[in-house]
Amino acid sequence: MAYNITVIPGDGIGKEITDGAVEVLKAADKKFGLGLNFAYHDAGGTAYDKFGTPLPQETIDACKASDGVLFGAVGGDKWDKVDPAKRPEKAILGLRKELGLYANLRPVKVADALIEYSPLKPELVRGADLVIVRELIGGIYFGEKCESEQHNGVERAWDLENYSVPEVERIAKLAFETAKLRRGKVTSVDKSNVLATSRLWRRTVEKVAKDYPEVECNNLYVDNCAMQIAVKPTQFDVIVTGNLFGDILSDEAAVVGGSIGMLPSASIGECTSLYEPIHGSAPDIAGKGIANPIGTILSAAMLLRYSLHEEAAADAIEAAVDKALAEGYRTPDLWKDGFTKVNTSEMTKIISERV
Ligand SMILES: NC(=O)c1ccc[n+]([C@@H]2O[C@H](COP(=O)([O-])OP(=O)(O)OC[C@H]3O[C@@H](n4cnc5c(N)ncnc54)[C@H](O)[C@@H]3O)[C@@H](O)[C@H]2O)c1
Ligand SMILES: CC(C)[C@H](C(=O)O)[C@@H](O)C(=O)O
Ligand SMILES: [Mg+2]
Repeated sequence: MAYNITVIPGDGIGKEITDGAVEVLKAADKKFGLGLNFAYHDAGGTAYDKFGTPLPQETIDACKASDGVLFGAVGGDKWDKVDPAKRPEKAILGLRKELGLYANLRPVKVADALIEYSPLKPELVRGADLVIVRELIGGIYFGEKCESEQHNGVERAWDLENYSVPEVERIAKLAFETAKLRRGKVTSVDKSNVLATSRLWRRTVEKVAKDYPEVECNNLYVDNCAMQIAVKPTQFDVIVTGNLFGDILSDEAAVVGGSIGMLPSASIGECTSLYEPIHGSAPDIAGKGIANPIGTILSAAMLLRYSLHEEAAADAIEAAVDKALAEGYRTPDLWKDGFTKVNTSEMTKIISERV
C-alpha cells in the first residue's frame, strides 16, 4: 500500500514546521511500513512571487489527486499591499473551496505537562477537552464583497454574510456525529440576537438536534461563548459555529492549552482532506528556527488517522509528542525555568526518536 501526500509549506514558518512534520511522518513510516510518498507544491506569497498567483492550478490538481494534504501557513507583511484577490491568504481559502472542505475540526486538549502554561488557572483548565467544528466554506468569508465604493459621498466597503439551510445542516450533522463519539454534548454558537444568518443557523441546528436525542444541545451567543471559554473551558465538548466565529474562538481556545503553536486541525469535505495547524505564518519568528512544530506534527497525526486510517501510527506520533513534553522539552513559546529549551529541529528530532 502506498500513500501520496501533498505538502504545501507556504510562507513564514511554514517551511520549518512542515519539515518537522514530514520528518516525524517519515519516522512513523519507517516503524509502521506505511509507504508514504511526499510531493511538494507552492501556495501563498511564495507562489505569488514565483507565478503571480497565490494558488497555481497545478497545486489544486495535485491536492485533488493525493490521499491527504499537509499545509503549513501562508501570509506575511510583504504581501499586504498586493491586489486583495491575490493575497497569500487566498491560497488557503481557495483550496478550502476547491476541495469542498466544509468542516474544520480543531481539537483543544490540554496536555497534563502543559497545564501550568495556560494563561488560565490550573484548576480551570485541568480536564479541558473540546473540539471546535467550524464551518469553513460559507458565511462572510465567501459572500459578495466590495473593497471600496462611494455611497452618499463617502467611501465604504462591505462583506456579505449568508448561510443556506443545507450548508448549516451538513455542518450540524457532522457536529452531532462527532459528539456521539465523544461526551455527547453540542454547543451551537451564533449571534441570533442580532443577525438574520444566525437566526437561520440556530433554527436549523435545533431541527437537526431532533435527530440526535442522545446528544445534549445548547445555544450560546458568540460573545458569551468567548467569555465562557475563559471562565470554564471544561463545560464544552463540541462547539459548532460559522466560519468567522470559529476562526476567532479557535485562537482563544488554543491558548487555553498553553500556546497556539500546539493546535492541529483537520479540514474535511467532498474530496481530499487537508491538515494544518491553526496558527499562521508567524512572521515575527520566521527564519529563526524556533517555531513550535507540534501543531503541524499533530495535524500530520490527524492525516494518518482520518485520511489513511493508520490508527497505530497516529497514536504513536501523539504519544511521542506527550512523551517529549513530559520529559521537559520545550520550544521558546512554552519554555520556563527548569525545562530544556529546544529549537524547531531539535523538538522534531526528539519527537521522531520517540515515535
Ligand atoms: N492557515 C494559515 O495559513 C494562516 C492562519 C492564521 C494566520 N495566517 C496569516 O499569518 C500571518 C500572521 O498572522 P498573525 O500574526 O495574526 O497570526 P500567527 O498565528 O501567525 O501569529 C500569532 C502569534 O503567535 C505566534 N505563533 C504562531 N505560531 C507559532 C508557533 N508554531 N510557534 C511559536 N509561536 C507561534 C507568533 O509568533 C505570533 O506572535 C498573516 O498574514 C495571517 O493572514 C495564516
Ligand atoms: C489565513 C486565514 C484566511 C485563516 C482563516 O481566517 O480561516 C486563518 O486565520 C485560519 O484560522 O485558518
Ligand atoms: Mg485563524
